Amino acid sequence: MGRAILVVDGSSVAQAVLRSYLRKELMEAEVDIAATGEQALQLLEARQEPFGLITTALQLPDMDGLDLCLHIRQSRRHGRAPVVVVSSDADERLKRGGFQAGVTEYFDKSRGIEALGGFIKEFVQRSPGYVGRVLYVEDSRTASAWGCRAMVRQGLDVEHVTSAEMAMQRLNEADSGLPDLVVTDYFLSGKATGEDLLRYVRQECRCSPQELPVLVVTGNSHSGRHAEVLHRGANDFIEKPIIEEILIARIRSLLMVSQTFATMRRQSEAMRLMAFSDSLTGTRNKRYLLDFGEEFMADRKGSVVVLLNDIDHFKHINDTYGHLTGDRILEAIGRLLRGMFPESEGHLVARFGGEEFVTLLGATAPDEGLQAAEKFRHALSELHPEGIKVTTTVGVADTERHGTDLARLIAMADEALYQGKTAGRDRVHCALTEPLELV
Ligand SMILES: Nc1nc2c(ncn2[C@@H]2O[C@H](COP(=O)(O)OP(=O)(O)OP(=O)(O)O)[C@@H](O)[C@H]2O)c(=O)[nH]1
Repeated sequence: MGRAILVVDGSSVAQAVLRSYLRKELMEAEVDIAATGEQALQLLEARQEPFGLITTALQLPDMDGLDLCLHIRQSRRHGRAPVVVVSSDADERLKRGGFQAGVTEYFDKSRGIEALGGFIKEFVQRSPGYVGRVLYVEDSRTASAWGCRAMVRQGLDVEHVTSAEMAMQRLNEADSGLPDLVVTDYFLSGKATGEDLLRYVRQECRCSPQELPVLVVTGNSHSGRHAEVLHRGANDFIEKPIIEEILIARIRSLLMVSQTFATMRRQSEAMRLMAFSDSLTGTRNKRYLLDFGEEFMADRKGSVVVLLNDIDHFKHINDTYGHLTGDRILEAIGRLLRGMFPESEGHLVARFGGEEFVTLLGATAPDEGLQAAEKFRHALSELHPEGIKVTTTVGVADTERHGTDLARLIAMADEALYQGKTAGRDRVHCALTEPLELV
């Protein structure tokens, strides 16, 4: 969902309160305010990126909020934006009319403008199942026209197919990504049925009910078979004739399931990345290198060259310019290494200790590795991070001459580094060809 919010309200007080509340609470969100329906339509027309949320008062100076909602639903760019109607008189009639107009949610204005701000904040942060991609499998022309209309009216992104085979094919297209939800008729006229589709989703695609929920549409004459539908892997079912509001409520609750699952997966991936990266330099950390370095080397075709570099006289730099400046220098060196030896090109850079980095150069011959080390040493000596001349000494070992044990390779590069330091620093030193006897 986009982060931009459009607030449509004729009251200048409400506009001012909401603007300041949202600026404070949702700093990264872009908030547009329109005083009239006409202004709102102009803003919609002018904006290329879809809004993440639109709120409108029910009574606008020039337009009814529900009419505005109908206009929004017809918009190609903004037709899927959740629309919240703010009103103090949301009676049943209004709720019914609103549903038909594609209103996503109501907010009772009598709760106050600050409470509305809180509602918007929650809405934007939680994205509670109001938007999403639905793969809709229905072979009946009349039923599917009705179903598509009902879902599109609520701002859902609907992909309609007429057979289970087509749905399977669609799920197989890696480029299109998975939908957030499948809504399928159980009894389809093709060779494959809803039951086959369920088996495909759960067994072939290995999608759990959290990852890809399936809502099955059954005929009312099959009420004895609902347990079977659930056993086959459906999250829920709905009987024909379908009541639109129930369909939408079920869809929303299942979208919440898949979207919460996707959020959790994103968060755990972010945490995994954090656990393996060095926050100061943006490189991998020592733990990652030790856990995955061997695997990294085994995956590379050809030899791997190990560079171990240590900044020269870094204590002196810290003592002279301060620890914070030292940190920024480390950051700049991390950036330089990542830029020169990117993971996308098959290399791995890790901060190994305080001012030490290990770089694994994938598919690199020993002489190329030495050249790369020299290039890096030279680049750093020219970099002048924070306006300070910084040099480094690099120890080099490689799998071709020094074996494939990572700990041993690092120890050999370390020995070479030590020799480079003793020989005067700011140089590249290659490990001995004879392996060291490690104690
Ligand atoms: N600013 C900063 N300094 C660090 C960090 N980690 C380690 N250091 C400093 O790095 C310095 C390393 O000093 P030494 O091991 O004596 O080595 P050196 O002064 O670089 O001298 P040589 O390696 O022999 O050229 C110490 O002063 C540490 O405090 C860090 O994250 N930030």
